[in-house]
Amino acid sequence: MAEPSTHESAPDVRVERDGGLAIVTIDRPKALNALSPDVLSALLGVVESLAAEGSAVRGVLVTGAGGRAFVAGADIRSMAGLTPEQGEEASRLGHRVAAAIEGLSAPVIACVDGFALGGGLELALACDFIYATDASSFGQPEVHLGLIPGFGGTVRLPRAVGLARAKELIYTGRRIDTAEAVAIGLVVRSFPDRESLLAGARATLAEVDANAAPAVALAKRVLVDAAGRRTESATDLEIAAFGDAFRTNDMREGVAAFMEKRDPVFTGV
Ligand SMILES: CCCCCCCCCCCCC[C@H](O)CC(=O)SCCNC(=O)CCNC(=O)[C@H](O)C(C)(C)COP(=O)(O)OP(=O)(O)OC[C@H]1O[C@@H](n2cnc3c(N)ncnc32)[C@H](O)[C@@H]1OP(=O)(O)O
Repeated sequence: MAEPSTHESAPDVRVERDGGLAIVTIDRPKALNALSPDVLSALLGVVESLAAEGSAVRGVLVTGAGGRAFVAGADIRSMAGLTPEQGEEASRLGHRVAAAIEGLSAPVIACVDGFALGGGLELALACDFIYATDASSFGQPEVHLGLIPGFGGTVRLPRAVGLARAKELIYTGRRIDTAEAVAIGLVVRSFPDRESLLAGARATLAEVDANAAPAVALAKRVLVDAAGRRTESATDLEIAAFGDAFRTNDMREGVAAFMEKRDPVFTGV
């Protein structure tokens, strides 16, 4: 197979092309690939340009650089000073990225190597399915910051693992390892290391690519739209609630505590 061509798509988001395969890498390792506004906007631009290529794109891998994280969440520093209205706007931006990924006709595999937390897990959930290295971990820790998932987690996590397990993960904010993630259906396949992870994902996309692309595209459309039958109303609920979290003192305290590297002291308001 020809060497993939690499071209810088935008700061912090790289796209490598290998024929019909696109490998999208979030490349902000110093912040564990946290989703800043620039990263999200760049990611949206990348996905929209892949969508514009139509059937020329036969498969997409999404991964994170640095070997420690897929994406460790939305950028907490970027959220610290947001008003509730700006919080809702940020959530809408995140939902636009997720919708653009789900709107691609080609299959998209999230290749997780390290932390997939908060908006990072939500980004992976917007992909068609998740492959991960054995040493990865997953969670929706937003409640530790006085927040809730705001990038589709309250909608897509229950679909992936069931409502009860989604409630447990979102209410506790706890992290689970790859073995548990595979056991509950969050992760489809696990691999010993990054190299085998990416090779395995490429092999799956090649297997899919051997099938009729229009049929795969139609199957994806139905699977996404049927699952998301009530997506619009569900995500509107989440967006409003995400904005409400920004109205709480606990959210300000949770974010400040993280940045000051101390335990938060929540007051319940
Ligand atoms: C229009 C304005 C938009 C602005 C918002 C951005 C877009 C919004 C997207 C839509 C809404 C998103 C909704 C989402 O559901 C909300 C969230 O995702 S909230 C965040 C959830 N994630 C977390 O809470 C994880 C936070 N990180 C950690 O707990 C730990 O870092 C770790 C992952 C357990 C690893 O711990 P360690 O190994 O000890 O490593 P460090 O903690 O030292 O981290 C190294 C380095 O990375 C920085 N960092 C890590 N995570 C984040 C982060 N999420 N945001 C910003 N920075 C992060 C960390 O601060 C360290 O940097 P340093 O302090 O050394 O400079």
